[in-house]
Parts: sequence; C-alpha cells; structure tokens
Amino acid sequence: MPPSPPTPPGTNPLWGGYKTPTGHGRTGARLNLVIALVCALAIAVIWLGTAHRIALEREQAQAAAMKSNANLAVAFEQQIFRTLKAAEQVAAFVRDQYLLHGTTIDLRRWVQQQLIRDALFTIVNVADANGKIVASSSDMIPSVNYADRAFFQLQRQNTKDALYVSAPVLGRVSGTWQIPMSLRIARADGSFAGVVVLSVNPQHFTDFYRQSDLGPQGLLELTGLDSVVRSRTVGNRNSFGLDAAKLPWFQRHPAAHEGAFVDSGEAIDQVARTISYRSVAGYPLIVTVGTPHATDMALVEQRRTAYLWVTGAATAALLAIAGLLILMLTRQRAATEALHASEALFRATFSQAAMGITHIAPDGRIVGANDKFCHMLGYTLDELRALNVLELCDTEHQAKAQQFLTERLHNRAPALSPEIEKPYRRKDGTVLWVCEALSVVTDAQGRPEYLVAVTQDITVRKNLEERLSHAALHDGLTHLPNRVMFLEQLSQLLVQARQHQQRVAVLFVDLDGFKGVNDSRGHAAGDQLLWQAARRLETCIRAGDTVARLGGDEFGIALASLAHTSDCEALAHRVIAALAQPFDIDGTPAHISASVGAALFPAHGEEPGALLAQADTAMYAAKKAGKNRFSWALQSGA
Ligand SMILES: Nc1nc2c(ncn2[C@@H]2O[C@H](COP(=O)(O)OP(=O)(O)OP(=O)(O)O)[C@@H](O)[C@H]2O)c(=O)[nH]1
Repeated sequence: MPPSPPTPPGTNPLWGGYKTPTGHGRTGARLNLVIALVCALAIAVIWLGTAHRIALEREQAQAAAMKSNANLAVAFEQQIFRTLKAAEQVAAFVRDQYLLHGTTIDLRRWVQQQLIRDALFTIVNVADANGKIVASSSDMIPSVNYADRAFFQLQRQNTKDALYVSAPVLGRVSGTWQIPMSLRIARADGSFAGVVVLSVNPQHFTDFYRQSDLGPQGLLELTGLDSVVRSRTVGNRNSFGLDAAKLPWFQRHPAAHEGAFVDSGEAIDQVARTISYRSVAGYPLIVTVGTPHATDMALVEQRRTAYLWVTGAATAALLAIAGLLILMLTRQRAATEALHASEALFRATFSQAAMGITHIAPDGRIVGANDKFCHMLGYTLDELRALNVLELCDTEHQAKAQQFLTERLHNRAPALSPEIEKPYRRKDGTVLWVCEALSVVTDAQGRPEYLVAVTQDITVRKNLEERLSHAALHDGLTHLPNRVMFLEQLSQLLVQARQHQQRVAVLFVDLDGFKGVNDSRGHAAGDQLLWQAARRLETCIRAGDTVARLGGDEFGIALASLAHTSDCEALAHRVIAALAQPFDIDGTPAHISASVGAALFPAHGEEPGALLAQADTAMYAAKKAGKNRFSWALQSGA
C-alpha cells in the first residue's frame, strides 16, 4: 500500500472539509465578556471577603475593648463600693460614739490611734442639729456651720440611714476641694441630731486610674445621679464638679444601668472612646471607663491596611491575568479568522481560477486538482489522483518535466517561480500545450511537503505560433519551403557536407512559358499549374534532398551528399522531363517546359547565397540557350 500523500490545507476531497467560518466574532466577544465577568466576580468576592474580614475584626476588636473596659468598670465600681462601705463604717462608728459620749469624743485621737484608719478621709467632723461642728479630727474644732450645705439640709430632712456622697465643694475647713460624705445622726426617737461628715479628696476616687493603665487618653469617671461629676481623670488631668447632664453615659443610665458604646467625645474633649459604664451597687453613682477608640482599633487598622494592600495586589493580578487571557484569546481568534479568510480565499482561488491548479507530492503523484485542470486534461479528479504528473507527458518530455520538478524541489526560493512550456497528453489522446509554474510548500521543518503547479493552457498560442512559423518558412500556394527555409536547409546541408567532405548540388528551376498560361487561362489556372509542378518536383528528389519555391515560377532543389555530378545532371533531366509533361488544368492540358541551372559545393561556391546565385546564372544561361534544358554553372571565379 503506497504511503498516503501529504495533506494540504483542509481535508479531502480537495480541501472540501473547510467550512465557512460563522459567528467567530460573536463567540469571541461572548468569551471575553465571560472572562471579564468572572474576573469582576472574583474581584467582587475578594473585596467583599476583605470588607467582611475587616468589619469582623473591627467588631471583634470593639467587642474586646468593650469587654475589657466593662471588666475595668466592674473593678472600679468595686473599689468605689469598698471605699464607700469603709466610709459608711467609719461614719457609723463616729455617729455611735457621738450618740454615746456626745461632744467628748476625740476624733483627732482616734485618727492618731488609727481607730479611724482609712487615710482617704482628709477630715472627719461631727455637726450638731444646727449644723455647728462639735467634734473634728483636725487640730482644733473649726468654727464652721454646715447648716447651709446641701448635704446637711438633705440629711436633716432625710429619714434614711444611708451615706450620702455630695458633689465636690471647696472645703471651708481645708480650703481644698472635697467630696463630703455624710451620715445622719438620729436620736432614739428618730429626731435629727446632726451629721457625721467625712471629707474625701475627689482624686482618690480616680486613683484607680494609675492601677488600670488606661493610657494618656484614657477616661475614668465617677458621676452622681444628681448630674454632678464627682471625679474625672483623663490622662494625668483630674477634674470634678462638672455638669454631667450632657454626658452620653449619664443620659443612657436611666434606660440601662450599665452599658458599653463608642462615644465621639463631643461632650468632653472630642476624643472618641470606647465607653463602659455601670451603676455603683447601692449608691446613686455611675462609674465610667473609657479607652481611646483609635488605640483600641490600632491593630485592626494595621491589619486593615495590610488586607487592603493584599486585596489590591490580588485585584491587579486578576485584572492582569484576565487582560492577558483576553489578549491571548483575541490574538488567537484573529489568527484563526485570518486563517479561515486565507483558506476561503485559497478555496475561491483554487476552485474558480481560470488556470489549472494541482497539488503534487514530491514524488510527482497528483494529490489534488481543481476543476479547471480536470477539464483541461479531460480526466476526473479521481483518475488524476491515481496518476503521476509525469505520466501526463509524452515519453520524450518526461525527462525534462522530471528535471524541472527536481530543480524546483532543490531550489525553493519563493521569488523564483520559473515556468516551463510542455505538452500534456489529454485523456482523448490530443496534445495540450501548457505553461506551468511550480511552487514548493514546505512543512514546519522546511522539508518540501508538496508542490503547487499553476497550469495555463497555451495550446491555441502554440498552434498559432506553429502556423505562423510554417507560413514564414513555407510557400502559401505550393506548401513547399520558401526561399528563407531553402537557404536555411541548404546551410545545414553545407555544414554536414563540410564535416563529411561531401558535395552538395543546388539546382535553380525556372518554368518556361508560364506567363502564357497565366495570360491565356487565367491566374487561377497558373496557380493550379504551380501546385502540380511542385508535386512533380517532389517526386523527382530523394529523402534528404530539399525542393523549395523561390518565388514566381522559380524553384530550388538542394541535393545532399552528391556522389557524382552526373547524379545532378540526371536529376535536372528528370525535372525537365517531368515538367514537360502536359498539366491538366480543369480538364484541359497546359504545356510548359523548364530551364534548369546547377551549381556545386564546393566547386561553384561555399555559401548558400553564392551557390544559389551561381545556379540562377546557370539557369539563365540555359534560358538563353533555348530553354527546356540544363546548364552547369561556370567554375567559381571564371
Ligand atoms: N498564376 C500565378 N502567376 C505568377 C505567380 N507568381 C508569378 N507569376 C507570374 O509568372 C510570370 C513569370 O514571368 P516569366 O518568367 O517572365 O514568364 P515566362 O513566360 O515563364 O517567361 P520565360 O521564363 O522567359 O519563359 C509572371 O507573369 C508572373 O506574373 C503566382 O503565384 N501565380
């Protein structure tokens, strides 16, 4: 089984596998859109995920800060609670002693003996029912009256036995800001007998700040439900006695006794804080802990920046990948479309070309051919594909065709596409002259894959050329060679004669009385006579000799390889005898004769023109001698 031929573009039969591309542009645009959408979706997912992660971490950080602050608030509340309980115990002890011993109680000594141990009380006083201080822990009893003090008036009217923590006041005894904490003294009958007053430095309440390390913007505050701030510490700044009405935690407290939120800091110092507040159990007080929101969120913000960078980089990478993908696919599509267009062009060119196109394997087998070529040769495509292109040539042209094929395979310069003119044999046996150009198509490795032959039918031109060539060298009336061809053939005979040392004879034959036939019988009759004379002359010569019409009623004869001069004379006499026979012109005889002159090579001349001239001169001599005779040329130079 022979190896299968190389496969040209497309598939068989004859690249019929090609399909007109449809919808490539639309499909490509859709694919681009899908890639863009997938990319956009992926980017959206990444960003949503990042945003969600950031929000979650924010939430967690916020919750952690709130929880931490809530714990601090609990601890702060407990410290306040313990302080107040201690104050309450001290006040109750002093009250009990006062009720037992009256003004004889020595508070100063108790402080010194540390019966009143707590150092937080700057001063402990007992005032009677009129507000006059009757016992004091200071060196001497101050002459101060509490009657106008709010806490005194409140305790006088109060029936509750509870410690009252007043708003900070400027101490009349100490001259410094104090928070008076008072306990009502009641007699056995319940009547008001005065108050025990313990003064506390407001800063004491927020000393907790130092333990809790809230930072330079941290907030610690003790606020009374009477909307007066007992003590507030922000960093190392301490303040008290401020109005708490506008504080967010104060406003929230009635609804929720404890809570946590982010405050803008508008009511204090414009610093946003994470706030936790709660009521002090059993006292009309609120403790508040705040940490700067920026500090709480610092780590989250750092991570957020990192997330944004990573997400931004991932977005850029995705966009770059999608862009590259779209670019690559677009280029690939463009290449495919160009290939399809090229194939469509090829197909149109191939099938509709005015010239025959064949694809030939390097060994000459015909792989494919267009309709034109099939039509030119009269074969079907299947018949052609069973043939070698050389089989389309006659045997004598096959070597030349093979050589042309081989040369083209070895010299594949595309710019050089030489043409060959050769005859093909059609299926019906007639000759098809073609002009054929061969191009070589190579594979990726540069090896010849197949040849493309573009074949033009030049039979008409060739026939015309042949006819023109024949007409140029032959006489149109007698169809004998004309003077030009006679001289050419004589020249070739002389070349051979020189090589073989042979003699050549040239005879000049001129009809006698031909004009009379023309004149008496007409020109057409003269033509008939000339035609018949030519045929008679042809019968007189041998193969290899030449007879030609030199013009008018003149004929030339060239005799090759003349053995004896007598042979020439014999021929001349045969000619004279043949032409002396009557001619039958349209059934009526016509009589003429002929005068013949002859010249010999090399005796009478060496060149065709010279020999013919010599023979002409000899013929003229025969005419002069009475016509119907033969005459030799004179010796050369005679
Ligand atoms: N019918 C015909 N006549 C031709 C043709 N060519 C030349 N002639 C005539 O042939 C004649 C040749 O002239 P001549 O050679 O003087 O005639 P001739 O009667 O043979 O004279 P001699 O050679 O002296 O015997 C002329 O009348 C030409 O017109 C031709 O092709 N056909």
